[in-house]
Amino acid sequence: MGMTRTLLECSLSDKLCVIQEKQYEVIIVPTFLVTIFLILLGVILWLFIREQRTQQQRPGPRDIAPVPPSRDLSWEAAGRGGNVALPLKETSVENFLGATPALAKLQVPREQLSEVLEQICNGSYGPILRANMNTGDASKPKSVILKALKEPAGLHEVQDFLGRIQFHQYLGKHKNLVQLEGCCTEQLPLYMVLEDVAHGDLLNFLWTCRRDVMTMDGLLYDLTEKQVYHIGKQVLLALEFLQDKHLFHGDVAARNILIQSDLTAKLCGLGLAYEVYTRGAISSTQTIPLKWLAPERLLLKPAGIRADVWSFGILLYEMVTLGAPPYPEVPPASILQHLQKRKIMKRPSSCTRTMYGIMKSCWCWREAGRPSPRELRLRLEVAIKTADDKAVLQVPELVVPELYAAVAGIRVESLFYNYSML
Ligand SMILES: Nc1ncnc2c1ncn2[C@@H]1O[C@H](COP(=O)(O)OP(=O)(O)OP(=O)(O)O)[C@@H](O)[C@H]1O
Repeated sequence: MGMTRTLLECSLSDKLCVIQEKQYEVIIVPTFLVTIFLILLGVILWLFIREQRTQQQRPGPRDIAPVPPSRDLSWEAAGRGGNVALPLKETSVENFLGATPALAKLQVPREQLSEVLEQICNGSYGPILRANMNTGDASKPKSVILKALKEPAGLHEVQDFLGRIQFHQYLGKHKNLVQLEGCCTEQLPLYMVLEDVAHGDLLNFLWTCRRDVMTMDGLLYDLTEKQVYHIGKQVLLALEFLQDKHLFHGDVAARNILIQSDLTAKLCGLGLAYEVYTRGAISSTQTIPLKWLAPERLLLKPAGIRADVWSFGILLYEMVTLGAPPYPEVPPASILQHLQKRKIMKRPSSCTRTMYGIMKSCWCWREAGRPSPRELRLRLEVAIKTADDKAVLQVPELVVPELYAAVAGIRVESLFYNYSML
């Protein structure tokens, strides 16, 4: 309309009018074209982004995480590290017991557990307690260890705990593994009942051997080279037992060996072995002090029983030094770089060449170059024959647990037990 009126109002000789008409062509047509172009560009961009998003959401081969083999799918579905914790109020423990009738045979009536004597420490599931269990004869209560599940616990924690009890049951009896006596899982709090290995862990025993303590409850706080081999041999028997079941321990260290007055050694700390059993692989939920780990573990590669053999070499070092932290000059976080330079620990002054030779065979970088637990045990049995049974191992310096924890790369709370009570 505006254009028509303009044309009508101007004569042919009117130059201004022609210019005005050209201005309309110059402004409107390009603006229109640019707008169309922008709209088209916007639509194309939108379609492109939408397609990208759909591809990201669609599971493709590169997105599938490898699923480790598992023997217990119901447990796997709940996920040990998953975040599906339901308050116990919403579900009942009886439901889980219904799903695990095998535990019925293991039940210890709660009234048989008469009194809690002491709390030993806080374990991975909760408090570890020493209690008396009635045996029927009131004059002869039996001391047992209760591993309690801390409260409040989530659904997956309860399943994990019950699974752990079943794992003990699956393992069966071995004189060098801590024995399951039963469980209390019909109501809260949940307990795993274990035999009491009264003298506690080997690390505390070794530290006590540094003191001027002669004897306590029948245990002699003297250690000879022969006894080191004797304890080592029992640990290897436990490892052979695990290997026969296609398992490995994953945390062989003095802190995970319990000791009786006759120097019977029992491997405990089976948390990682349980993880291998349920998941077929070690996941990152367990934190193991780095200085005990074989290179393949530090490099997060698949590991097996020969990684335990590496740790066994460190255990020999612990015993012969009466509980010194390994690699005292290396910060825990630098241990991998240290080993990558093919450096191993030097022979401690208290260690014979024969024993050091055995340690070195455990610390072969290549897994295949290390002996099997059985081969190692046979070597120990030969060494025992000529080992010194007279000279008592002596280290004059007492251990400061906080210092030890820092050098060894261990949480100090996981260490205190007998030693602090002496
Ligand atoms: N049967 C037992 N007899 C005596 N002391 C024990 C017994 N079991 C555990 N302890 C004490 O409790 C400490 C922790 O034990 P353990 O490593 O088995 O517990 P945890 O934290 O539940 O580990 P994991 O889950 O790996 O088994 C031991 O070092 C030891 O001092």
